[in-house]
Amino acid sequence: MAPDQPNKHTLHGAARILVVDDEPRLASALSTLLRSCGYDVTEAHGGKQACELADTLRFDLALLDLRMPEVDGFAVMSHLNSRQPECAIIVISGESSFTAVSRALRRGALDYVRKPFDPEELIATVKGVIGKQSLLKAHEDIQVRLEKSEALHRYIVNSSPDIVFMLDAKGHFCFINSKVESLLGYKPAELCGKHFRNILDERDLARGVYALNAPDISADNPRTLEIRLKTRGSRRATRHFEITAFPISPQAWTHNGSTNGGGNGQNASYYGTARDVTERKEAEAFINFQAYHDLLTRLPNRALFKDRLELAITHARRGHQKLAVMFLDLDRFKIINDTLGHAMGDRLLQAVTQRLEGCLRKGDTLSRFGGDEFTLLLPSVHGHEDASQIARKLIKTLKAPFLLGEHEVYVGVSIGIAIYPEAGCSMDQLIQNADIAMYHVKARGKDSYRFYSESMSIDSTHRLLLERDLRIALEKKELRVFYQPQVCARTDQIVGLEALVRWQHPERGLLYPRDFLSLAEETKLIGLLSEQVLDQACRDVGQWIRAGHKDLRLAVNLSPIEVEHPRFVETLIERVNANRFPPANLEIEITENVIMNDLEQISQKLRELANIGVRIAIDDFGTGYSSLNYLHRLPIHTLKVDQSFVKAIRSGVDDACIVNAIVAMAHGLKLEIVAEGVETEKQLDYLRALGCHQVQGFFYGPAQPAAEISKLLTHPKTEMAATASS
Ligand SMILES: Nc1nc2c(ncn2[C@@H]2O[C@@H]3COP(=O)(O)O[C@H]4[C@@H](O)[C@H](n5cnc6c(=O)[nH]c(N)nc65)O[C@@H]4COP(=O)(O)O[C@H]3[C@H]2O)c(=O)[nH]1
Repeated sequence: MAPDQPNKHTLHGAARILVVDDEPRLASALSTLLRSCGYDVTEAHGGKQACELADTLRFDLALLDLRMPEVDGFAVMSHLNSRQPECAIIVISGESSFTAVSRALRRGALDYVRKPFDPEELIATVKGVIGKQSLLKAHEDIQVRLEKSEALHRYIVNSSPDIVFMLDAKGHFCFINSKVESLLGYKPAELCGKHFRNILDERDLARGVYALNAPDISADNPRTLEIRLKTRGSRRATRHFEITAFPISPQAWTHNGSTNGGGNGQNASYYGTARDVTERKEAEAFINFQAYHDLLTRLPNRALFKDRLELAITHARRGHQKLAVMFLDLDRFKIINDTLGHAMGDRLLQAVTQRLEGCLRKGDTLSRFGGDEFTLLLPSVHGHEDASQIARKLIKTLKAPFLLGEHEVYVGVSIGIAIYPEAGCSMDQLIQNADIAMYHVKARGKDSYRFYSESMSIDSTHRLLLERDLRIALEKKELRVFYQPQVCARTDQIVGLEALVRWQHPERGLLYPRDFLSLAEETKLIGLLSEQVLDQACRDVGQWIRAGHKDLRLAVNLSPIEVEHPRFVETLIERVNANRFPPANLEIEITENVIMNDLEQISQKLRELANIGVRIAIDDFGTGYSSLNYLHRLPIHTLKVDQSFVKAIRSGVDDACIVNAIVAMAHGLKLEIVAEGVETEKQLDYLRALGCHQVQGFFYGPAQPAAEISKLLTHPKTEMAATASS
């Protein structure tokens, strides 16, 4: 071949050729021929020199004689194979045996040229081998670059903070990166081939499936949605992800070949990423919770309560239904909080919450309104009876003592109830009116419930006027004391008189306690009012006692506010002494709630009064605690059975049983019993048969002015008979 075209190695300039022959003449001839073709030639005169050169220089091709003394061509071949495996070998030898040729080819020689060689054939062979060699090299280089590129992309995809995935047209995973394992616990291989709905939280299933099938989704308009994915395993926990997915255009993804990782992307129709936003979601949820809940009790707060109430009102209005709002205020909480400390106070609020929640149904909303105030929304009540039942349940559940460490404490609850629509049509009105009703409970002895009625919320001008009038009434002594006889059930004789206040209003006529007593309590005028009533009653009844009715008893009602006053005992004794009234003829009526509000203090006061002979009666017995516990620890003389139980005598056996039980209990404790509200002979007979000591009620006559009572006392038989028969 003409040496006109220098034969360049394709990738590294002129190919470097090692010529190995122990005959220097032959080696030189070969070198000259090859150099004339532009090759970079190095000669080695023998195998030993060839091996030494192979250790220091790099060659693309070796032309190798086989038969050489000391180190032969095979030895050089194996040396080259171990040191420079990329170096191609052509054997040039006089050796023509098949064995030698095949042995040389087996050891890696790429071709064989026989000596004496034809220069043209030799150059053609050299060219062919070098060309082949350079193609192999280029292929290897591309392979290496491909591997590097794939490793780079795999690294990028698998190190992504997000899950990267591909889905086929039906929604089966055909690729998913290894991030899915660290975030959700699935191995990529186990998800491939499965539908993505397998890892969607059931609650988000419909949304997730719809998002992928939405008509307008494209690479330019990817679908992004927040969704919950299930983690692997039995805990069935979910994490929140922000998923972005779009369809893959066939031009963008032409490869159906292999992709390392989970799956090979075969038939991929969608590409997507899923970013774990659980922490952000949890932070948002917490902030949201904090904004609408009380962190101590975990109950809805005022804002959320109002929100729910607003919604419930809308529903009730649409469905012409009723709803109830209750305002609950804990009794005695402040004392416990102040004496046992705030930590105990907090524990108490949590325990109270737990008990209250135990009384409610699913749709009800109990909220902490602030401090020791709670509000309750009952969105579906049929009327007052439903609400009363719940209120009684709430009061009862809080009656049992609370154990705070080693302390056993008692709290009560005062509940005001506003029913929609009669107690108001707006959210604020209902809450405010429930609050007003609650204050009326507090003023009347706590630990009870009351429904809001319009008379409670006398508007402020009306209220101010009434308050002014009441002050004037007290100054001008417009209050009157009426007396209702208490009659011995056996002899029909008047044994006592209950003093009941009336107000002779100059314009409005005779007013009853229900019209002004709450106002007197709220404005603290009650003290003055009681003083006037007591003075008047002591004067009237004292006169009758002195006139011969020496055992006649005067029963007076006392408001909780008065009893709780620190100077209660002194004031009472002062009034009794000032009117020279015999203390043994006086009976004070208090309700159970007054006692339970502060058992220790009250029992001390009652003991002081009992010591000077004053009798103590428990009014409205059966409607409050009805607890035997305190009865034997206090100096109590009389139980007054509430009118509601007496009324029940005519209506049914069950309620009458309560009277039986109260009378039996009073007998057991050796207490006197006065049954209130006796209106019929039937009731009277029933009570007589039970062994009830005294009765009081319209059957014998209502409360009447002193003049009428005087007549009654003078001619008891005729007057009483007239009343009973009228
Ligand atoms: N339906 C019916 N009612 C009957 C019958 N017999 C008596 N009553 C009424 O029942 C009430 C009984 O008094 P109370 O339970 O102590 O309940 C009293 C008492 O708690 C309070 N109160 C009355 N006067 C005073 C007072 O001077 N001071 C204080 N702190 N409270 C008073 O006001 C409440 C209401 O007094 P009043 O309106 O006088 O109403 C009285 C009385 O008139 C009957 O057969 N049938």
